[in-house]
Amino acid sequence: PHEPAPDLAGLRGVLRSAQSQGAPGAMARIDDHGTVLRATVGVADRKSGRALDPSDRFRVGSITKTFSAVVLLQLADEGRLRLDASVDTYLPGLLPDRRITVRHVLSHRSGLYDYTNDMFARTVPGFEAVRTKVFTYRELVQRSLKHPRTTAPGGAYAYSNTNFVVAGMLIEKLTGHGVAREYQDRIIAPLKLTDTFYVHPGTGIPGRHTRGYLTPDAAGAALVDATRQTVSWAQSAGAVISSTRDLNTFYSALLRGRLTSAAALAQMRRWVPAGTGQAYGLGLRRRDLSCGVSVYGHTGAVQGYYTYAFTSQDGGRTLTAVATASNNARVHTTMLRTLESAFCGTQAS
Ligand SMILES: CC1(C)S[C@@H]2[C@H](NC(=O)CCCC[C@H](NC(=O)C[NH3+])C(=O)[O-])C(=O)N2[C@H]1C(=O)[O-]
Repeated sequence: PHEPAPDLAGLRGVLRSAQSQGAPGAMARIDDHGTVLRATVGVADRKSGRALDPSDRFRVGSITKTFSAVVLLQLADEGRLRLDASVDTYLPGLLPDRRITVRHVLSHRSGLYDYTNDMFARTVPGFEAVRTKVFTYRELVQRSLKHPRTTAPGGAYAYSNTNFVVAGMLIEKLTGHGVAREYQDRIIAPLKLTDTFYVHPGTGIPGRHTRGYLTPDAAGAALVDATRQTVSWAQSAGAVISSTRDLNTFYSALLRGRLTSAAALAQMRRWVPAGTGQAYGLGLRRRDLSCGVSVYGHTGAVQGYYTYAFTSQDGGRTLTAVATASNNARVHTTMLRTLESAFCGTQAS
């Protein structure tokens, strides 16, 4: 179906709802066949009261998973990786089951337990315990392997950060470089993503950025400024910093076939069910909207920041929407409605 025009007024309304539900700030940018639409509400910094600016940088959380998947699919294009090979082929002895393949890892069907379930069971204490910590990939995988697998290899979709820690280990092993170098050389530089960085183990966000606020579990407790953290608990699963402009460029380029071969992109778009109106490919989410349009991208939830970044099938229209609060289910659900405004031109009921 032809995509209806974006509903900018409706988009602003969604951002205002997120603000009323506890997000200090919220913003969105739509790139629509060369036309740029922007909307922001609230502040970037609760102390200074500085208004949020759509060019402010922020932590993208699990949108990082698409960066890691793109690097690995490029390595597959180069004949240096086989998606259906056992992870054991490349990382002998790391995982306890040789049946787990690279494809299983990139589609959250490995059964590897998500170590963040324990790490962040208590939101603020869990965050404070790791916010300046530096982990090795292996330490994170070991935390996961203390638990039984959640499914047999190749079973049902079960989201797990552990999978994209393994993805980071694969990138390092196959290239001899850290993910920072591979993201830079293969994605950031070619697409000129000048607001995009992989900072680890530093805790700062380069240049002008919005602060992010973690909502404590206890109702009514004061927000925690979560801006400064190593994100070492996530790394290749969640440590990229970017902007609405750069994420729109990234997902549009990906779906336009500018980052991988057509065959590799087709592999990324082999979907497994991942909840209502959702499917997961390889480091890529598909969401099916009320107007019959499907959009492709990823979501992110890192302390202080919720992000939705999705593009249309042909990469012609792209939206990145961010709220500067996390651990707030109402804000998370409300921000999903920016997709309806951007791609269906309506306000989902
Ligand atoms: C599947 C998700 C939503 S969760 C996953 C990943 N983020 C994490 O695993 C961190 C979860 C803890 C974050 C914290 N929550 C708690 O501590 C709760 N006790 C908060 O809200 O700031 C990411 O990003 N993904 C999102 C994704 O892929 O969309």
